[in-house]
Amino acid sequence: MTRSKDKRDAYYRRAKESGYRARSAFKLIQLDEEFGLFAGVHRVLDLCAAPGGWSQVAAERLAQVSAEGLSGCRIIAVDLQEIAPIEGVTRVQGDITHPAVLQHIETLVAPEQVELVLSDGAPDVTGMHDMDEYVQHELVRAALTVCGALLKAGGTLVAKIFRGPEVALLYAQLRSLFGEVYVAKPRASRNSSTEAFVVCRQFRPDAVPARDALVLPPFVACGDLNDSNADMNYVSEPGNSYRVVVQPPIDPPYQEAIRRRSGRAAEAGDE
Ligand SMILES: C[S@@+](CC[C@H](N)C(=O)[O-])C[C@H]1O[C@@H](n2cnc3c(N)ncnc32)[C@H](O)[C@@H]1O
Repeated sequence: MTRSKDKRDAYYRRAKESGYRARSAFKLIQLDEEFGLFAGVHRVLDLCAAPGGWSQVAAERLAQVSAEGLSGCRIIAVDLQEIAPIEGVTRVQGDITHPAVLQHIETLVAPEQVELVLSDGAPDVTGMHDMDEYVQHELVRAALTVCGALLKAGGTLVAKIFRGPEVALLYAQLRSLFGEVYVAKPRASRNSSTEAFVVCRQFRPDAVPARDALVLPPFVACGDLNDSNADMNYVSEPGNSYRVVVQPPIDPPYQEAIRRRSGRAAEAGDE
C-alpha cells in the first residue's frame, strides 16, 4: 500500500490524537492565535467545510467565548460532501457557488447576519497550476458573494487562496471590500504548497456590487500581474508563519487590473 509521507506529518498525528477530523484544524487554530478571529463572535458560516475540522475548532472557540456556551451561538457548515454531525453545527450539503444554496443558507441565518465567514475551499486539483488557481479563486469569489448577502458590517472573512500569477487581482478585489486584508501562512500549511490564507477584516457591505457582479469575465489572457505588487506594501515576518499586509487600496479597485490584462491580451492579438 502506498501512503503519502505527508499524511504522517506531525499535524496529521496531532489531529488524530486530538479528535480533529482534519489536520487543517491546526491552520485555523494558528490563524486564530495570530488574529483573534473568534473574539466577540457568535455566528459563523464555514464554507467548504468537510470533513469538519474547522467547524470543530469554531464550535470549541464559540463555546469558550460565549457566555451562554454554544446554545447562544450559530455555526453553519456547508460542503458538496456530507459532513458527519458536530455538536452545535448545522450542516448543509450543497455547492456554495449555486444561488439556491445561498438562498437556503440565508433562511438558516435570518434574521441575523454572521460575524465570521470561513472558506477553506479547494477544488480537485488537476496539477495545471493556472487552472487550479483560477478555480480556487472562483471559490473565494463565491465566498465574497456569500459575504455580500450574509456577513455583518465590520465582519471578518478567512479564506484559503493559491498564490499564483493572478493572486494580485484577487487581493485587489478583497481590498475593495474590506478595511484590512492580511495574507498569512500558518505553520501547519505545508511549505511545499502555494496555499495561504487571507484574513479580511472590517467588511464594508456598502462596497459590494450588485449580486453576481463580483463574477469576473472569463480570463482573456494568462498575464503576469506581479507588476501590480508595486502598488502594495509587503511586510514579511520571520519564521515559518508570516503575514503580509496588503495596502494601500488599489484605486480604482480591480477594474485597473482587468483593463491592463485585457490590454495585454489585445497586444498579443488574443482579442
Ligand atoms: C480542504 S477541504 C476543507 C477542509 C475543512 N476546512 C476541514 O477542516 O475539515 C476542501 C473542501 O472544499 C469543498 N468544496 C470544493 N468546491 C466546493 C463547492 N463548490 N461547494 C462546496 N464545497 C466545495 C470540498 O468538497 C472539500 O471538502
